[in-house]
Amino acid sequence: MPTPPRAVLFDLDGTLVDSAPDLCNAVNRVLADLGRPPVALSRLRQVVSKGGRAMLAVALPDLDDAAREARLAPFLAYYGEALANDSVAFDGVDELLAALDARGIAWGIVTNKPEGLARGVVEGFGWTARCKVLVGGDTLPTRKPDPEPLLFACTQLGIAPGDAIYVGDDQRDIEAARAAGMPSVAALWGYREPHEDPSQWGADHAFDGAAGLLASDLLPP
Ligand SMILES: O=C(O)COP(=O)(O)O
Ligand SMILES: [Mg+2]
Repeated sequence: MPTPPRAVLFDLDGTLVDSAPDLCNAVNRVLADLGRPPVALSRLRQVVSKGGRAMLAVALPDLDDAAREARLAPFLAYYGEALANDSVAFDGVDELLAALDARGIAWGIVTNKPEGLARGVVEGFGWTARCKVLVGGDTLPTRKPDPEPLLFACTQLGIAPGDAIYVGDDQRDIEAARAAGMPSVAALWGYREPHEDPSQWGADHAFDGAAGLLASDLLPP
């Protein structure tokens, strides 16, 4: 069995939390402001891990960049008003986090979502006291796929990057982990578009569900 990690760092959207429903609600409020019909959740969820701009590009493909950018602040404000209403933890996540707590393995979150919104989601799920570190997309000058947010999280925890693992559902998550010198886990249960092939991302490990990660030999029994 490999040496157990001292910490498990997670991406948020598409890895711990199925946040697409609340994000879709916020996008649809933007569309309603423009007198447009709602976008289908099934289409939007594919790009949720690519961030707000990617979601607005799906919802408003005909707008030019400046017009679309102007909708980003209202979108984030709408999302901030209701960020843990229809979102749910993915299957097996509650059990995984409980097992980490029980085994004394710290866990935290490194997301590209703005830190304030991410903290709101974590609060909504009742995880604040248990989540030992949270780095958002605006916490530092750079974000994933840059390794700096992962390295910063390790500094906060007082551990070396090689003593953690990073679990994420997007290619840039795996790239960030590799650049940080941290073993990576592809969360195949998350969000991606049909053309994306996670087997090409170079992740060190990949699981179809959080239960698979929990049952694997990456974590102590
Ligand atoms: O909001 C984003 O940019 C995506 O968030 P994630 O990094 O938690 O997937
Ligand atoms: Mg994600």
